[in-house]
Amino acid sequence: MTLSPLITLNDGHGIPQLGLGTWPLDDEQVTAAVVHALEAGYRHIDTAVKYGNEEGVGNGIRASGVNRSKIFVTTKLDGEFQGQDRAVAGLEGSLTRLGLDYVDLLLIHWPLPGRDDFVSTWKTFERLQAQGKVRSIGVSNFKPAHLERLLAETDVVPAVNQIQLSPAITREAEREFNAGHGIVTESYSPLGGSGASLLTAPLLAQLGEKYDKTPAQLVLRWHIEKGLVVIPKSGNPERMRENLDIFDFSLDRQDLAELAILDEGPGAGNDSDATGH
Ligand SMILES: NC(=O)C1=CN([C@@H]2O[C@H](COP(=O)(O)OP(=O)(O)OC[C@H]3O[C@@H](n4cnc5c(N)ncnc54)[C@H](OP(=O)(O)O)[C@@H]3O)[C@@H](O)[C@H]2O)C=CC1
Ligand SMILES: O=C1CO[C@H](CO)[C@@H](O)[C@@H]1O
Repeated sequence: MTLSPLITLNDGHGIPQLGLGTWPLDDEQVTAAVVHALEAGYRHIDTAVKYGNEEGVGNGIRASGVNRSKIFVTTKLDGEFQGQDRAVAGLEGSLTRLGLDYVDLLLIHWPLPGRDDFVSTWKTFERLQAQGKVRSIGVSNFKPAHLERLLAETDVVPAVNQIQLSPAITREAEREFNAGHGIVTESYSPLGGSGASLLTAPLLAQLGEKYDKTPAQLVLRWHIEKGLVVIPKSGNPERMRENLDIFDFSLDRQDLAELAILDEGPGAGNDSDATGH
């Protein structure tokens, strides 16, 4: 059985470099998906309050028979729970729905800079981490300017920043900023997201023949070679196995460079100053 390698976070914990995304699976679908994924060798599951499927994730973990301590579980606090006290209630709700006594990683889902609650939320995250209810704490959709504020006004450096990232949306400046501060970058929508055309690019079909790998496997390998954590979503057991089967090859330097033609440029992707929940 293939297992993903671990990346060490700035707090010393290990995160499996490849995990399973679970949006937009509902409770019932996600239970089946989590069982299949854990059977296939996945040990990292990504959920969020907003996905409405934390209960299903917890049920899948228990149904799998895999020991909870071997599984890395991430959830994300939604905007309605941002704020000093609301964040405590937010995590309690997630733990109850998941049926777990801690999560491995808790993220602020979106910065919502107009609300100006992310600094006080973060200070609560620091306390929740000290209490052991969450092992690692991080953020999602944070731009360098949002992180600058956390770094200046709080004590704990985020372990992770989960952002939209793929060969089409490469976020180089953001990746460099994160790395410069010891923050691991995690790619969401790593295959381009549902309905995207990234996987149909002719270059991927061409390279697929050379490596005997599918377009999705080549794209996921691109993330791995860049040192990113990656959470492709699939509800299909065969594609889940395909997405995990990327640790037996590497992309030549020249082919990695060639994949830059898929880059849609710095304006591509969502803008977290303007969107979020
Ligand atoms: N922090 C944030 O704000 C966000 C976080 N996320 C997280 O990131 C995860 C992944 O992102 P997501 O937007 O789902 O996009 P992905 O890039 O993971 O793409 C998912 C789509 O690709 C399909 N797919 C999966 N594997 C393959 C394959 N091997 N070949 C062809 N198609 C494939 C899936 O279909 P099928 O299921 O049928 O296989 C689905 O339609 C989410 O599930 C969620 O956990 C996502 C968006 C925002
Ligand atoms: O995590 C998420 C899953 O996708 C949704 C739709 O794009 C986002 O709203 C959300 O942030």
